Amino acid sequence: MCSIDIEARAYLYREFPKYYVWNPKGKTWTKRKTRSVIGRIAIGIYDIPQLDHKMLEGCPSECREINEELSVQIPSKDFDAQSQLDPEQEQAFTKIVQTIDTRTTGIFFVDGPGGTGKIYLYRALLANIRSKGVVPKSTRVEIVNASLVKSYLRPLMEKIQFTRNMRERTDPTFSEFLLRVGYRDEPIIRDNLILLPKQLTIKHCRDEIPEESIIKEICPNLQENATRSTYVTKRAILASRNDHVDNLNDRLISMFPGESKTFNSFDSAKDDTNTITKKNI
Ligand SMILES: Nc1ncnc2c1ncn2[C@@H]1O[C@H](COP(=O)(O)OP(=O)(O)OP(=O)(O)O)[C@@H](O)[C@H]1O
Repeated sequence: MCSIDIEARAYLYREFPKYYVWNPKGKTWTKRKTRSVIGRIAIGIYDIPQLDHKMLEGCPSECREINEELSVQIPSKDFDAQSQLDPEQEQAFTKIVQTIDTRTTGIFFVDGPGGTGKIYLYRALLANIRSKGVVPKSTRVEIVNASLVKSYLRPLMEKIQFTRNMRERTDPTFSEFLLRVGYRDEPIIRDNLILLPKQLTIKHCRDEIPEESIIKEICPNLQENATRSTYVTKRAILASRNDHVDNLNDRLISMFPGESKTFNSFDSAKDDTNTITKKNI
């Protein structure tokens, strides 16, 4: 591709799918068209098309993104969410839906600390848009990029600020803590670190390895439950660095019962073990 298109030389291997789409029929890469973006905190609307089912017939590979969107099952509670929005969410919802209905262009940046209902709004929007037979076209890469504060689209975005913590109804102490962290009001103890409340921490004995204490707490009785899919899918341990993730993975996998098998991949991704991602931990 680099020999045909000079622009392609500027992109790293991992960035490539963001700018080019693989066409399996012709076995070629073609430039990705600029699409509308519906992301977690950034929502862009550019002339979203009505879904034409004829487009899907006989061209499954070209319509991969549409098929992917259609395969997302919208739970009925997301359709109900629209009637349960709080005033801030409702204002944002109305503004975004109006932009879609009037087929005008807009980019919205929905901002607010953890628990203020951004995802809830996104789900309500997606359910509403899908019920109108509109396919919001966006790739995972676009969604992630749209979430980046440094996006080149940032100056064009209309900012919608959420302030009310929707989690507080069930756990006010935790949600107040999250809001303080979100607004940077939680005191720093040293080196830009905050002190986590005791309830959020996991105790471990001096003679225990910290990772094992975490695994024990998050995955109790792993041996007996390892074959139960709901036990496995309902648990996650997040870590800020890839080397911590690798360490936890190795320990956890070694604790699973049964014989281990190695499947070799035909390609490899460059692992940056020192990067601390900006994603909330
Ligand atoms: N209008 C609402 N009515 C009832 N529950 C709501 C409403 N809005 C949000 N919630 C609930 O509040 C909780 C937090 O909402 P949500 O996950 O959307 O917040 P968020 O801003 O995306 O948080 P985070 O940034 O931490 O992911 C969820 O349990 C959600 O179901």
